[in-house]
Amino acid sequence: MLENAKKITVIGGGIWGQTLANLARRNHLAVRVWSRHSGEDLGNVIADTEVIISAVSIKGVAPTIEKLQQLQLNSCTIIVTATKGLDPITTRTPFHLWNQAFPDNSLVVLSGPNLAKEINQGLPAATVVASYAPKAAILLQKLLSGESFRVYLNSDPLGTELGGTLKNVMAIASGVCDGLQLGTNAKSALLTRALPEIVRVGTCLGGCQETFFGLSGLGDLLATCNSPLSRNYQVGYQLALGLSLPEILAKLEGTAEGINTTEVLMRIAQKKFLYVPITCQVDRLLRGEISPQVAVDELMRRDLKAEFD
Ligand SMILES: NC(=O)c1ccc[n+]([C@@H]2O[C@H](COP(=O)([O-])OP(=O)(O)OC[C@H]3O[C@@H](n4cnc5c(N)ncnc54)[C@H](O)[C@@H]3O)[C@@H](O)[C@H]2O)c1
Ligand SMILES: O=P(O)(O)OC[C@H](O)CO
Repeated sequence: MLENAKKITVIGGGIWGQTLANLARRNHLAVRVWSRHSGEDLGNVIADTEVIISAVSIKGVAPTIEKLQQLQLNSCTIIVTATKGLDPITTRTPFHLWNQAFPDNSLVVLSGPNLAKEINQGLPAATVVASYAPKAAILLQKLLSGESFRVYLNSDPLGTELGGTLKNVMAIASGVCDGLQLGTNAKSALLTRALPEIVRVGTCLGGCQETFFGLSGLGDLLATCNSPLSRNYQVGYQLALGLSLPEILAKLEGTAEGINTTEVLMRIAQKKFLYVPITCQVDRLLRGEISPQVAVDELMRRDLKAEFD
């Protein structure tokens, strides 16, 4: 089956793009990785490609789409988006941007608790491929599944994408919590309250509630908020140690999408009147308006309320 399988191009030569390419190679698939720095002509690279996996950071999504639009992509080519971010111009998710640009192509979202470094070590992990085109998702499931990488299907691409995107804001908060050594009770309270905040936003933006309790929602929240491998967690942790954001970013390996996501999410929340107390404190912290300790104090001092309302 896999011998006849599709030729794959991964766009984005960062750690996630390389990791996804390695997963496909483990299944003996023909994979090419293209990045804006590779010097190759993208038209030549995708000439016989049947699956394109986009693993660029959010700021690369619009330019990548623009580049591909100039190449007259075959409508049979399956597009997979693995980016976890919100477009700063439109506030839309990558799924929307890809869908708007290539409405005739099958589009699949790939998202889950997937710290690239662990996957590269061959440690067991699971992910989700979600699409309105079930055949495309099933194909991706087959192409990427392996002994140490288990791929689940889902029919809610927006919810799958939003879970992975929104948890990055919470990972910054979680890093702050650990950096300030606030303890296990505080961490549990933070993560448990983070989930309804994610669900509130995610369902308002079109995701199904159930999806946020799955691998791409709760699963990714737990992975990212508990791992020093997460760049978003690292940002929060180092802010709590007293470093400034520019100092942190100067040494950070790769992209911490939660920084941009926080800013975009605040705009969405204000427009749609969404209650996002944790995001609000992360936003003020990232803007340098408050210290990590003040962010904690403000969360604790809010009006008392019912747990579920
Ligand atoms: N690293 C992980 O463990 C992991 C896991 C799952 C999902 N993701 C998501 O995948 C995406 C990429 O993550 P990463 O860790 O590989 O990040 P990275 O910073 O290592 O790589 C980002 C990639 O995007 C490309 N890019 C950035 N701006 C661009 C532009 N203007 N035009 C074209 N390309 C551009 C860069 O060249 C690079 O190839 C992020 O959205 C991230 O949240 C990462
Ligand atoms: O390093 P981060 O914070 O971008 O997290 C990576 C993945 O999103 C974890 O699933």
